Amino acid sequence: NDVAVSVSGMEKMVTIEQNLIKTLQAYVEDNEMRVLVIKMKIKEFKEEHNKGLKNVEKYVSNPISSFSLMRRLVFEYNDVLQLIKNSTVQDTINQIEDNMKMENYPNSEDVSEATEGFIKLQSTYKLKPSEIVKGVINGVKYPYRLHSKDLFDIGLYAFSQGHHFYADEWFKASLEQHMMEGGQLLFYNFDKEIILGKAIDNKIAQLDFIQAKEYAFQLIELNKQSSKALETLDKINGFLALNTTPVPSFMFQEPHGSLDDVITGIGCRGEFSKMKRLSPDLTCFYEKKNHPFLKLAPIKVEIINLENPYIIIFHEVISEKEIEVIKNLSKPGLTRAGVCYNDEKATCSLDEKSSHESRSNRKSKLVWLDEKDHEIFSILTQRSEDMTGLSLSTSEEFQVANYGLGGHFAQHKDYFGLPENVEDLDYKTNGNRFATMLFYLSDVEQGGLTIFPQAVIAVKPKKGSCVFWYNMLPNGEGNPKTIHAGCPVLVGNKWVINKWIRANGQMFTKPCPAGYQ
Ligand SMILES: O=C(O)CCC(=O)C(=O)O
Ligand SMILES: [Fe+2]
Repeated sequence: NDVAVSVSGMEKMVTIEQNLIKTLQAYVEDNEMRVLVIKMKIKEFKEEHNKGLKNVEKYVSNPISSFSLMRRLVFEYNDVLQLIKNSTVQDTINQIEDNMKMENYPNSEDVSEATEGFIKLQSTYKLKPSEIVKGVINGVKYPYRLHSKDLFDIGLYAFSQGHHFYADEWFKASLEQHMMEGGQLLFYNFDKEIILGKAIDNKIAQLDFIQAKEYAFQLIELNKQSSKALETLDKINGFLALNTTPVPSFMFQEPHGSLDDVITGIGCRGEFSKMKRLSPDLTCFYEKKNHPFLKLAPIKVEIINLENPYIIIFHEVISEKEIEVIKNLSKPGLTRAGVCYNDEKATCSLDEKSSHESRSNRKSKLVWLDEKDHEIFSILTQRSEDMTGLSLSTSEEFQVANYGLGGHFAQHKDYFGLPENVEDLDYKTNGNRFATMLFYLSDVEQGGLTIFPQAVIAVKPKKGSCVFWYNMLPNGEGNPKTIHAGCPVLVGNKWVINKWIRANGQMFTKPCPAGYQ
């Protein structure tokens, strides 16, 4: 279904919810009237009926009351029956079910994925569920809240994945929120006892018996008969009496993940951009030299890294209007991104493959567009040639991508691996992905940086700007220092365009910066 993968898909959910609310509202209004009438009728029926109950024989032997009883049974109950039959129950059911069958209606897999995304955001940005309960994300307060059941379910998911540290934080947040909800019945079969029960299971799985006992005491406070709590305490006490070796406390701390994850986290939190950006010799200038066009309309260039890899940003190179046109052209065609793994094939189109592994490494929707779709792309191609001084005669189509909640692209290189690919026709014709242009079609409120972990560089998306870098070393080999990632989007709607410029068109351009190795 993949509706949650891009913000564009999520927007349609809002419309669907609006329909559902309208349907329910109409149902309630219609039935309020009916219920009111039926209530009055019940009152009337009961009054008469109670008279009959006092002395049944007397009641039915009086012509007035017996006639009235008969009339009630024949006509009045039928009226009520009609009233009930005419209700809109079936219509309401149909309308709700139709909405639920809509293309953009999420399913439980979407929820699982969004939950996974939430946990990814939590680990990357070190979010605290205790803050999220208050609507705070990374220090910024928003007017949105999750129910205790939502928080509990995120905890359950983390628990099922063995992320016990995170699960505990979510269970705690759920308990806190449950208190704030003041025991309102928002979901059936859900209460504080259930949260505490799972919090205990989770702590035991983590071997944190002390905290498990703490939760069990809370459970007993709530329900002195709780067999869950009593059994747990019994078992833990028995175990602790026999086994006195303390469990090392690192077991209960936040896990770090792989080295790549650690470095990605540092970069994505903006903790290494400073190192490069503060260097005094890296500045901005107006590019005038590549092309006569630039003498008339110089472009603002910001140098990010001069050598190995050469990375610059062109500022204000797409206008608001152009961005709107491109987004609108893209929306209907957006489909879930896959990724080529192990460089199976030089040119396997990036959206072809979608194994589960690739899906969790890349979460976005994309579409390929070019001159044939709209004239704006020929303008953009010309402008890109002017900006870079490169030939775009061998370049791929424009790849427009939109990221949803937690949308990201894990560390990867844009160039194709060698030598398996040299026989590939597209590779032979166009050559490798010599340079990348990454246009930002949006700002991103929080998260969503583009980072180059090996070069220790982070770039914050800026609407209308374009990052440019060479993927190749001067000797023509791929430069592993260009490995980069799109950080998970924390808050916002990230749109980018990739334009990959291939090597074979550069015969007559002078593309290489000074000969670093
Ligand atoms: O979204 C980003 O910041 C990076 C995207 C990217 O690297 C890609 O699509 O190849
Ligand atoms: Fe990339």
